[in-house]
Amino acid sequence: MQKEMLHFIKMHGCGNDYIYLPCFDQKLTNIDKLAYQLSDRHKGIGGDGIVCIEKSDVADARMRMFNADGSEGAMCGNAIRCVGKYVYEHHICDKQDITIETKSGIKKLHLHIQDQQVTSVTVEMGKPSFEAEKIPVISTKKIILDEPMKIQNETYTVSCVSMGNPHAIIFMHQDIHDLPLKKIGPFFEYHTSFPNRINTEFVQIIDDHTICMRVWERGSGETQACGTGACAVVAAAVRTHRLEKNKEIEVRLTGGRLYITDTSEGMLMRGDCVEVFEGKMEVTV
Ligand SMILES: N[C@@H](CCC[C@H](N)C(=O)O)C(=O)O
Repeated sequence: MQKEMLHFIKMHGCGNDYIYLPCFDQKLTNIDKLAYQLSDRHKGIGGDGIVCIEKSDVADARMRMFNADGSEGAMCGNAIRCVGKYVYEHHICDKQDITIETKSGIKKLHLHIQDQQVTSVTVEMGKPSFEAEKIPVISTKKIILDEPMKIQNETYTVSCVSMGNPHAIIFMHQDIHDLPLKKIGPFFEYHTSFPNRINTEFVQIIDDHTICMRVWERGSGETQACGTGACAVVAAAVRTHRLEKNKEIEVRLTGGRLYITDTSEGMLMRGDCVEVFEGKMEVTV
């Protein structure tokens, strides 16, 4: 075992906070263990997970994201905006329109810049997939939209969407702020219908351009926001005729607001990206 100094930057998008590790000059091993260790809010730096920013052969940069439990996610909507901010502000590229390689493909970003600082980013998040097999969800149905599902002792009406990662969505009439997410979130995450586990969004439609949601993330628990989750929710709401296509929807999350549009080219997401602090930490590798 060896000790090493790790350079990190703490950033968040709508309160979904990750520890960003620039991997251009530092090489990392055992990233899953590192994610678990650094994300600990008492004994580590604290965060919903870690994000490695790397060199890419096919885009301006590459990102890899790991949840707080060390599992790797294919895509992260809130993290990709912060990666865009890092890449621009650290002069890795000086364009306003950039590309980032992810495990779920190359995404296009448009950076909104004020006084040389990236304050928000619009991301082309790609098309949602409703195919149960691809999400994956074990079901006799090919598509799961407003289907009853027994989770523990309750029957929920569930819709399932992939935004490169899996989402289960529950549209509710009751106030979502009262939900005991710590208790029910894990029942969804580890339900046998979801062989790769699942991110779960509990949603209330406020009006034709505003919704409110809370999220239980696979591998991280309740987070203050989820970008892929917000896109999945709007995609499911449009598909079930709760909301209209091509209309920007304000998604109110615990930690902020995202603006999502379901277009025929795919989902568009706009939201903030904030640097909190940077530092060095000694880790055992
Ligand atoms: N917070 C993210 C999603 C992170 C990954 C997720 N927990 C998974 O395992 O799929 C977002 O903003 O999209």
